Amino acid sequence: MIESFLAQRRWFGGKGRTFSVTGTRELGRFGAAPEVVVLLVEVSYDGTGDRELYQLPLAVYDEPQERLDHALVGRWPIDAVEDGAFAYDAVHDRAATAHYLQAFATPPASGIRFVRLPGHDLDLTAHGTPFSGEQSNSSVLFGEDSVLKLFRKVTPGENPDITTHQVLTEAGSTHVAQLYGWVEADDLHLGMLQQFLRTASDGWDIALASVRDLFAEADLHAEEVGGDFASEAARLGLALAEVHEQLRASFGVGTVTGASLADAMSGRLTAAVAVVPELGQYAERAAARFDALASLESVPVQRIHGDLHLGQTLRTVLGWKLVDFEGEPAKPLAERLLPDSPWRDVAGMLRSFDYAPFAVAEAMPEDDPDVLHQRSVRADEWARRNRKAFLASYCGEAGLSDTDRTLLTAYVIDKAVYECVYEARNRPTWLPIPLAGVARLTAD
Ligand SMILES: Nc1ncnc2c1ncn2[C@@H]1O[C@H](COP(=O)(O)OP(=O)(O)O)[C@@H](O)[C@H]1O
Ligand SMILES: O=P(O)(O)O[C@H]1O[C@H](CO)[C@@H](O[C@H]2O[C@H](CO)[C@@H](O)[C@H](O)[C@H]2O)[C@H](O)[C@H]1O
Repeated sequence: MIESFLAQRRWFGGKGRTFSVTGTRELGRFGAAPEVVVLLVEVSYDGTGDRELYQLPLAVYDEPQERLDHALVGRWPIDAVEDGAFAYDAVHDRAATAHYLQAFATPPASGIRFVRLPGHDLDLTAHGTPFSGEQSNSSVLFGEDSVLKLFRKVTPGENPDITTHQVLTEAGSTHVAQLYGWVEADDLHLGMLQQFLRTASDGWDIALASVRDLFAEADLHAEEVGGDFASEAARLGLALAEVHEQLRASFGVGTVTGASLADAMSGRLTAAVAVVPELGQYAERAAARFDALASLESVPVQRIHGDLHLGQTLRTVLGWKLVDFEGEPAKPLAERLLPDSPWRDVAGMLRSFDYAPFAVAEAMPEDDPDVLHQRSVRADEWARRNRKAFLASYCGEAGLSDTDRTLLTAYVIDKAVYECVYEARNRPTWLPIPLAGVARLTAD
């Protein structure tokens, strides 16, 4: 029963693999009519020994609720066959999400703890609406006041999305949505409540619109077109520099050897070649870039975003905000919590500027070789211009030292290699984007 429900959810990471539910545990319950029951579900992947934990908040009703048919998980208790109550995914039920909001104001006596930070009067009258965009977790918007993100795949221990937002909120950062509180049970972080950014537009969407404007004006250069993105790219660079500075001040700085970073990158490259054999032709030249990194004795590391790209940035009337500090979802939590070089985040953004023109071109099929040539020149120009604006602004007056350049080059290659595997598995028609990136980055 739960298996078929999971298999159809966008947020379930085990789609396409053979799995079964090997355990369920009730973490706590609160509210009435419906009662919200928070279930922890253990998923095991056949023949691999891999196991994952998923959070399933349920709205439990005595009678079937037709309006929630699409969110039916099954009968409750879960092993009741015919005479049990009815359990629905709580995220989709306005009455259940109202219990969540109320619980932040009046914490219930329950295994589920609701922690609230001072400084914001919650609008307790706001209705909960499930977020309809693409995401790996499940968010509920409470009017124009707050957003509750419930984590789906959970791991015991600290969730960096909460702890990083907490530190940045307390430091007064203007580049994140303020953290209002979080939900936890045992040693699990289950969700977080944040400021709703009412005037936000997705950075990826704005970048695509800018490229479309450029392609529509074949004779003009990027800087001559109305939708030029370079000043936004520069503001993003400054925002990231400020966030990194605040994270350094709050979490501190450590050091690691360049050799340890280079080893990890080489290992990831070897694993990636096994998935994307076309990468093999660039392996030797990529290794030379990693060797340069290995020669650095000491590399500063700190808390970073960990998975930064244009889709993790929001432009509001008050400037750029960064969202989703959870790190790369595929990495184990322990790895995501390790301090890393801030150049990883810079590299993620630089790669995103390469992606945008290709994504637009892919959505505008064209046979005329002249138009195609013109577009490819413009695409290159757009990416180059925005990479340059972002980087110049991130580095500020200090500019880019030789050591910075060595680090950045290695991190950008590492990210493009990661993207090759990501695209091969998720969007094979987009594989040429990161492959072209690896080719360019490793060219002499
Ligand atoms: N505080 C916020 N206010 C408004 N929209 C937000 C906020 N935080 C995130 N979003 C939107 O929700 C999307 C998903 O959020 P994100 O934190 O990336 O979720 P996930 O971890 O599930 O991928 C973002 O791409 C952004 O468009
Ligand atoms: O946002 P997620 O944490 O789920 O990140 C994963 O998916 C991203 C795609 O949605 C992927 O990003 C890649 O594609 C983006 C365009 O869709 C592009 O802007 C990024 O630069 C590129 O890396 C990300 O790598 C992956 O981890």
